[in-house]
Amino acid sequence: MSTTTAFRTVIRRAARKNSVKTAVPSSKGRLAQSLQPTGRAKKLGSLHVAPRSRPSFSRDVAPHSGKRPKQQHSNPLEAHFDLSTTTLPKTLPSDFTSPPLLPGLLQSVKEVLGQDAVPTPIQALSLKHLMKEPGAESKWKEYLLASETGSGKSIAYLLPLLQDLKRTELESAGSPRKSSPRPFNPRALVLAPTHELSRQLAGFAKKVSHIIKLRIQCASRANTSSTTKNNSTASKMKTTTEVVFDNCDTGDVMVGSGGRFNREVDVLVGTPMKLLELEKGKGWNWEQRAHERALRAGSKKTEDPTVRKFWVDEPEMGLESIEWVIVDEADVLFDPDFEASTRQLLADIATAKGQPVPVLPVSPVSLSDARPTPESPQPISYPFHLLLTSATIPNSLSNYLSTHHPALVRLASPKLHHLPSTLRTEHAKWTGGNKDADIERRIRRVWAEDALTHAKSALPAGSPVKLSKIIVFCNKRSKVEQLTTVLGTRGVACVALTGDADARKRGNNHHLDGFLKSSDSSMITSGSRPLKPPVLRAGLSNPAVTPHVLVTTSLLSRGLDFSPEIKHVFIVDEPRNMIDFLHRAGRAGRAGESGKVVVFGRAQGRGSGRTEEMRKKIRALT
Ligand SMILES: Nc1ncnc2c1ncn2[C@@H]1O[C@H](COP(=O)(O)OP(=O)(O)OP(=O)(O)O)[C@@H](O)[C@H]1O
Repeated sequence: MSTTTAFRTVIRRAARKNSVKTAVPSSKGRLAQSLQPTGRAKKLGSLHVAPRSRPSFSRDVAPHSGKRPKQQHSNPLEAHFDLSTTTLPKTLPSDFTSPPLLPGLLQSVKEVLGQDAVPTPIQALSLKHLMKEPGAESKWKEYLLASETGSGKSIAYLLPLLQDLKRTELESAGSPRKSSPRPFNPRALVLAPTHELSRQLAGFAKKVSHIIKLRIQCASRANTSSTTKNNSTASKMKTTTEVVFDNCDTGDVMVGSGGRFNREVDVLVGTPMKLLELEKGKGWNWEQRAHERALRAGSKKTEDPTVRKFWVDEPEMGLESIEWVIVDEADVLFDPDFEASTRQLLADIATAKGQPVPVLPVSPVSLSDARPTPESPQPISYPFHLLLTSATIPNSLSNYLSTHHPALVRLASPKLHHLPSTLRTEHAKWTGGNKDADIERRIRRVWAEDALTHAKSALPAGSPVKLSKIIVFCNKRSKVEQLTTVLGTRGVACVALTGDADARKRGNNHHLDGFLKSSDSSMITSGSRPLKPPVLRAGLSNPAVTPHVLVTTSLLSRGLDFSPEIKHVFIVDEPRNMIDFLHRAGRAGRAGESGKVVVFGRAQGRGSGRTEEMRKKIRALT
C-alpha cells in the first residue's frame, strides 16, 4: 500500500469514528493515576512479603497466604513468573513529603517529575519501607522492588539511597574519609546490564541529586583495544591516560591517569563487568576469557599459541566504603549470563569490608524456571544494603532469592506482570510473502495517523507535522541489518543498533540521544485539508533522510526510558518468552503516557498456532 492509500484508509476510518473524542487526561499525576489497580488487578494487587518464617514488617500488610488465587491456575504466564500475590496495604504515602525528604532532594524530585507529581505505587511502597528515620536502628536492608515497566523504579530506589548517603555525609561532616590506596572509593554502586542503561541511570541520578550535591559517576569506559605483554610499555602508557569515566550529563569525558587521578565518588553506576574491571584492574580476566574462547573453538592444547598474554592494569576502585548496592534489572543480572560477575562483585565487596561470604556455586535448582520449591536455604548475608529492582520476577529469580536471601523483603506494585494500562496492543497480520513490505506499510500508517491528528488539531494549516519515532524489535542481529537495509532503500531511514554496533563503542549515549532529539526538526507538512496526503520536505524533515525508526534486538529492551518521545513499538519477531515481550513492549506507554505496541504474526497457515498462543499470553498481561 502506498503512503497515499494508507493515508486515505486512515482518513476514512477516522471519519467513521468522527464522533468519538479521545479523553486527554491531565498530565499532572497521570502516571500515578494510571498505575492504580483496577478490575482483576485490584483483586490481585500485591505487596509480596517473602520471608514466610520471619514476618518482617508493618501491621497493615496482609501476611502472605502462600496460596495462589484460583483463577491463576489457568494463567498461561504461570510457567514464567512468580505470580504469588497478597493484598496492597491501605495506608501508603500519597506525596513525597511523608516521610520527609531532605529539602534539596524534594526540590530536585519536583523539578524532574513536575511540581504536582505524586508517588507511584512502587515509590509509595519504597517511601514507606525504605526511608530510614534519623536515628533508626542501622541494619543492612535487603529488598526487591518489583513493578511494571515505566512505573518509576529508578526514583523508588534513588530516594532512600540518596537520602541515606547525604544524611550519613552530614552526620560524619568533619571526619576524614577512610584513606585508600585506590583512586575511586564509592559509597554506593548501581549495577545495570548495559552501558546505555548505566549512562542513562547515572544522568538521571545526577539530576535528582544536583541540589544535595552528591557525586554520581558512570563507569562506562570506551571500548579500547586489548593490551598485550609484547608491547607492554606503550600499551601501559596508553591505558593510564585513556578515558576512565564518562560524564553522563554532558558527554564530556574525564581523563584519568592511574593512581594520580583522585576524585571522591558517592555513587558509581556501571555494568558488573566494568566495575569488576575497575576493582581488579583492566585485563584481569582476559587471559581466562581467551582460554575459554580457545576451548570453545575446539583447541585441545593447554597452551594455545594463538591465545595472547594480557597485561593486567592497576586496580582503580576500592570497595571498603560501600554501603549500598542497587541491582537494577535484577532478573537479568542474576540470570546465567551475568550471574557469575554479579555475585563475584558482591562477594568481593563483602571481603573488602572484612565479612567474606562464600561464593557458592549456583544450584541448578535455583536457576531453573520451575516453580519455587521449599529448599533448604543457603543464606548469604552481605554487609551492605542490597536493593534489587525488576519489572518481572521470573521463577528462576524467585527461587534464587528464596534459597540465598530468605530474609529479603519483596515489595511489588499492584500491576506487576501486566502491561502498563496506557499501552494499547495491536496485532498485525503478515499478508503473504514479503514481511518487510508489511512492516513498511505499518510504519507509514503511523505517520499518516500523525498527519491526520495534526490536520484535526488547532495548529495552523500548513504547519509542520511531527512524525512519530518508532522502535522495531527483532530477534537477531542479521534481521536488524537486513530490515534496516530494505527499509532504507524504500525511503525509511533507520538507525540499526546491535550488540557490536560501532556506535556503542564510543563511551556515550549520543547514538540514542541523536535519534530521539532529531524529532523536533524531523517533520512533514500537511495541506490545509485533511484529505490531502502529507507532503515530505527535503533534507532533515524527510524520514527518508533523518531516521525515525530504530531497529534493534532485546539489547535495548531493558530499563531504557524513551518517554515521552517513543509511543510506538513494533515487535516483528516472536519474542523468546513473555518476559522478553513485557520488556520490549514496555519501552512505550511509560510514565502514564499513551503508547501502542504492534505485534506481527501469522493469521493462518504455518506458524499461526504459535501466534494464537502468544496472543493468549499477551491477553493475560493486559
Ligand atoms: N511519580 C512520578 N510521576 C511522574 N512521572 C514519573 C514519576 N516517577 C517516575 N516518573 C517518570 O517515569 C519514567 C519511567 O521511570 P523509570 O525509568 O524509573 O521506570 P522503571 O520502572 O524503572 O521502568 P523499567 O522497568 O522499564 O526500567 C521516567 O521518565 C520518570 O521520569
